[in-house]
Amino acid sequence: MDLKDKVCVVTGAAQGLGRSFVEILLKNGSKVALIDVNKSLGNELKSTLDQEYGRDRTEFYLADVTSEEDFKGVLEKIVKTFGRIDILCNNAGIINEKHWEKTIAINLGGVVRGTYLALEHMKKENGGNGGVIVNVSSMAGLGPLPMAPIYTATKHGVVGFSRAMAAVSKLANYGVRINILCPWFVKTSLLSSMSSEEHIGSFFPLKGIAETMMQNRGCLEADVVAKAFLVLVKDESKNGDVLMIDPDEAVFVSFPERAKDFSTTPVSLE
Ligand SMILES: NC(=O)c1ccc[n+]([C@@H]2O[C@H](COP(=O)([O-])OP(=O)(O)OC[C@H]3O[C@@H](n4cnc5c(N)ncnc54)[C@H](O)[C@@H]3O)[C@@H](O)[C@H]2O)c1
Ligand SMILES: CCCCC/C=C\C=C\[C@H](O)C/C=C\C/C=C\CCCC(=O)O
Repeated sequence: MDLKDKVCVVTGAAQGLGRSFVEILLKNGSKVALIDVNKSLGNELKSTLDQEYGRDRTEFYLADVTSEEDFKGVLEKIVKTFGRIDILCNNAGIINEKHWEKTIAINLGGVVRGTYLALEHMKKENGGNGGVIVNVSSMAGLGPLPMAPIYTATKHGVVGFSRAMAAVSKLANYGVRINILCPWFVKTSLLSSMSSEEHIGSFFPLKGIAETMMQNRGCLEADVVAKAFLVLVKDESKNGDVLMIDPDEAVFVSFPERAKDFSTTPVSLE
């Protein structure tokens, strides 16, 4: 997929991984609509990007991915301004085990909402041009992060939802590929947010587990994850694919075609 002049939307774009995705898309010639709840960081980033890439290449939109009204409204504004949507990255996410309903609403609800709303603009049967959606999960979408069961649940949810939607898109000929990114720990503000007791809830004593995991295996830089993101965007053979990135390598995860084909152990029900 050639990214020149493509219209991209990134949620949680004001910092961290979202910012890296915005920058790699701009470097490849795309226009990018940045969505975030953090107004000051969003405006600050927009000014920085204006200087490097020119004012017409980006727009910042203040919106909360948990609000149907906000999200629907900004996608309509984006289509009015840029003419269409070719690429969406549902990246906005938090880790907050104490306020777990909020974590589910942003990490899973925001991904579901973004995917459904953007498909209305992107799918070919509605006059869209097709394109690609990348949903940001985590390695916690594939295995448990012990001190964060809710975060783990949301990220597993993102994997399951996105794989199912990729199958729907293929069967219904939407012309939209839907892929999933599963990074290991990345150096962003998300990691420091977990240090606050407010975010950890009753799992505070287990905080050391994540620190040990990072001491043992390291921590990714956001620009490395952005390169993996670009693979999922550009490779037109990828739909419903899960790309896992850890400090040693980036690998596509193989799932059996059917649940019945998982490696299994028979159980006697006698
Ligand atoms: N940092 C890691 O170790 C890591 C690893 C794997 C996956 N991830 C995932 O990557 C994504 C980005 O995380 P990050 O590490 O860059 O975090 P970050 O905290 O640096 O950035 C997240 C951004 O999302 C925005 N945001 C939060 N709630 C929002 C909402 N309701 N609506 C709109 N925007 C909202 C924040 O304002 C912030 O700018 C998340 O989904 C996270 O779960 C992070
Ligand atoms: C100092 C506190 C750090 C708290 C970490 C906070 C958030 C991190 C979120 C990342 O998405 C986690 C990424 C990778 C680790 C997740 C699961 C491990 C799976 C282990 C395995 O099965 O190999």
